[in-house]
Amino acid sequence: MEQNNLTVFTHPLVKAKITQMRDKNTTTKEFGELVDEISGLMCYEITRDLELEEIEIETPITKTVGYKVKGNDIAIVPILRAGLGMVKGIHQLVPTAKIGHIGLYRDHDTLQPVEYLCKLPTDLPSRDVILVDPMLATGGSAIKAIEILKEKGATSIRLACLVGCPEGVTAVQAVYPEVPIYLAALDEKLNENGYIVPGLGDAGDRLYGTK
Ligand SMILES: O=c1ccn([C@@H]2O[C@H](COP(=O)(O)O)[C@@H](O)[C@H]2O)c(=O)[nH]1
Ligand SMILES: O=P(O)(O)OP(=O)(O)O
Ligand SMILES: [Mg+2]
Repeated sequence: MEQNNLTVFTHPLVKAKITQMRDKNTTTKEFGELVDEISGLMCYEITRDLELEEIEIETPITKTVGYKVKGNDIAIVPILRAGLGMVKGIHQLVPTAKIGHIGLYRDHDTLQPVEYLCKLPTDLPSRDVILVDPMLATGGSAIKAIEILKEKGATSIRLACLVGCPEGVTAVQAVYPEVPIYLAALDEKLNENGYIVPGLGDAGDRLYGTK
């Protein structure tokens, strides 16, 4: 499903894997593997508009013209901690990407994002940024991360999350309508504690076995 710069995946494999992730009986190990797999599947769509250039190669039979992705121009930027889980699945498909890190946690009382780390590629302005965080809840973390990326000169940003909710999508689109959002699932709502319903709980805790 695609509308207003929002793509929600409808692929059966993505739907089945998201369901496995939601299950509270899924182990930390399985959860990490599912994040990996879904991120890889999403990468296929997120990178659909990458530019190609023609190259000449030689097969064992003959010379032919094929393609390579133009430039080495992607940066994957996870929002720590939970976003880290999405890096491997994308990086193995786009191995030339550089990886930046933005550390944010949500204050328990205010739900506002608090920044604790920022390390980004120096050539960020010339790269297409894929910003990743498994959960798009209030949208506060994504908005803060996009603000940081823009301050550092990023000109092309797309946001990829596994589970989002209408509140988070609306919040991000109100400030940054130009940023395409990719979700593996769009859930019903946020609860009074800022958790997505039905959601999957705290993605960072489920990835790293913390509470
Ligand atoms: O159900 C949820 C909701 C949030 N998270 C974590 O919080 C941030 C995103 O929250 P925002 O309110 O959109 O800032 C995200 O990084 C998750 O780590 C969660 O795990 N589960
Ligand atoms: O957004 P938070 O506070 O849940 O952060 P983390 O990803 O470290 O769990
Ligand atoms: Mg967390």
